[in-house]
Amino acid sequence: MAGRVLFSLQNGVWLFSPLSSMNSKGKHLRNRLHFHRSPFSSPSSKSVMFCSCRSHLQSQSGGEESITIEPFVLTTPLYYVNAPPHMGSAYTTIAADAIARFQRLLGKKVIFVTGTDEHGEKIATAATACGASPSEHCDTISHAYKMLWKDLDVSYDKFIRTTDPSHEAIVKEFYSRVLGNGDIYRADYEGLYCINCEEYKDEKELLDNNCCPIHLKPCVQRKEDNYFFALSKYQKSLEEVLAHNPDFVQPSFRLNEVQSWVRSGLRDFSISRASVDWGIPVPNDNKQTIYVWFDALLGYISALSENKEKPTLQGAVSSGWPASLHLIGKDILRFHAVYWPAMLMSAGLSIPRTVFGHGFLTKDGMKMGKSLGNTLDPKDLVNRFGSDAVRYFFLREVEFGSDGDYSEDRFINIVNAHLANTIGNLLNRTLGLLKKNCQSTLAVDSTIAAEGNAFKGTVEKLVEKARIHYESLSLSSACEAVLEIGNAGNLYMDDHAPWSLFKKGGAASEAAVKDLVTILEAMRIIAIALSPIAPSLSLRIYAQLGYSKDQFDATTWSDTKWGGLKQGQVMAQPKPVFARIENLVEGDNREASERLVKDKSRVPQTQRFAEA
Ligand SMILES: Nc1ncnc2c1ncn2[C@@H]1O[C@H](COP(=O)(O)OP(=O)(O)OP(=O)(O)O)[C@@H](O)[C@H]1O
Repeated sequence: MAGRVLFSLQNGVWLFSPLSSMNSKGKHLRNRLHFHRSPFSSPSSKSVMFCSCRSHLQSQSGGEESITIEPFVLTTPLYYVNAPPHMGSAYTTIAADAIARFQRLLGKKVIFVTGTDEHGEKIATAATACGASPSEHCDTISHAYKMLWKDLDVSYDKFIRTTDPSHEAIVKEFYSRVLGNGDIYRADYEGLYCINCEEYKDEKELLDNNCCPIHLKPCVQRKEDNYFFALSKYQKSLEEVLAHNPDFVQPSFRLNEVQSWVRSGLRDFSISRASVDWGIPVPNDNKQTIYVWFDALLGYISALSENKEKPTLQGAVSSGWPASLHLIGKDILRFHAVYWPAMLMSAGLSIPRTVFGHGFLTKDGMKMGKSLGNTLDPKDLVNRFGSDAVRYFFLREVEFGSDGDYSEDRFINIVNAHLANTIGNLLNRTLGLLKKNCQSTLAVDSTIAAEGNAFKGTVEKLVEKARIHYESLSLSSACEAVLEIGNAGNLYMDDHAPWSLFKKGGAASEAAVKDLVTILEAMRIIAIALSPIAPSLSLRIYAQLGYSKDQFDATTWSDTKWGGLKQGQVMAQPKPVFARIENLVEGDNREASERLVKDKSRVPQTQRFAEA
């Protein structure tokens, strides 16, 4: 259906010289990027660059010790500012935050990138509709994203806006590299265009009445001349990347999907728009603006740039590219796992290590999204239930990679059962007993308390299980393993019944003291292991165990080793760390109802910590 008239713009050969020298960092430390050809690239295919970023530490004797300090760079999509954020956008971001926090616990230098995609026709239209200029509109929505991330305890390192001048400079440089490599040409294009997707559609993928299957609105016939990227040239290289690098696309079932797209034949795609003013002008043709994928995807690199005055592609790349992990929804998998690596190969840059396409949060089976307007407001959920509950519920209940439907009843049941009962109550009643019988002070080290105790072994196994699940991005299973520690702790408490041992006195009382220390040590381990998922709750648990915020912030995964609590440690006054949510209204008028929280002092987490 689409007719094209091709005329090559430029076919010159552009030679990419790998980055040989980098900025020096400190007196003895210098970073280098080592480029090497992929072991699986064939002579006939375009070379695929893989990069290892290492630091060489010069020892006092003058020799070089090579230590790897590759940063762990992970990204969320840059969210489109056509409307405020919703629970779908929050879902990817809290998952990324949990992974970033876990990697930091492992002691890695993490660069967690998020941001907003701010160009395009829909933005200009949305701005006009609310009587604002596009840039005012972008400022407002971008700010709303930042505020939401704050409310949700999201600890990003870089927030990139595609309207940042430094981003624009890097996009133009990237475009020029690809152009220089002969991979950009101009052509007429005519086809059915979905205004919401801002892309031409294949007739065979449309529903009745030429409706877009995502937005359920009819596509319109459009014709324009655009610049195209020669994706088809990269067919063979992409097939090889996918065949030899099973970790490149995750979960594994999505790799099959991507392989089948590539096998079915790659078509060049349009990278500019003639009719859209709100965008980055195409270099040497200001009648066209660069279209989304040649703009927004570059945000992952431009975000790394440390020189905002004179940003360069090479400078940004040397600060941490390639990304270790792109976390995205499955809706944009094709762009990240097919278009993006081909674009990077064309520009002579390394491809990301992994693209993980998670599933959708759905409402009545349909993807929750801004364009359909069937969204759930995360701010409202945070205001009513707190950030820990929101983070825990979505990361625990939606298998990472699959779709999941939201139900408020289920939300309340899960967070009450897991966070308030299993974890919160266990801590509270243990501290209550310790206060009553031991003046809130530990009489023995946790190592001595648990000597010969099978419970310690159980905790050690479960925390190792949690680590393995975090490593493999099985966030739900990681939550499950941590919760199992809580379940085991409750069983231990009930079996040993320290309250009755205290009544007996003597040796029984000594055993009861050890039981309490043992359970509190398990709680300490839970606090660290749960901190990627529910950081504020973990901090409150840590505070109850008598630690300061600085001590909490300094914890690493190695602190999950049994034995942290020592004799003489004084616990805080027992106080619930997670307030049970009361679901007061049953029946039909649920929508009009208000759910109250039993603990009226539901105050911001930081304030609560200060009180603790
Ligand atoms: N329902 C959802 N479930 C899970 N993630 C989602 C959902 N909706 C959006 N996301 C996240 O946001 C990304 C898409 O960002 P975008 O700003 O385009 O949001 P959108 O609501 O999907 O927009 P639109 O409805 O206009 O297509 C997805 O790849 C995913 O990371």
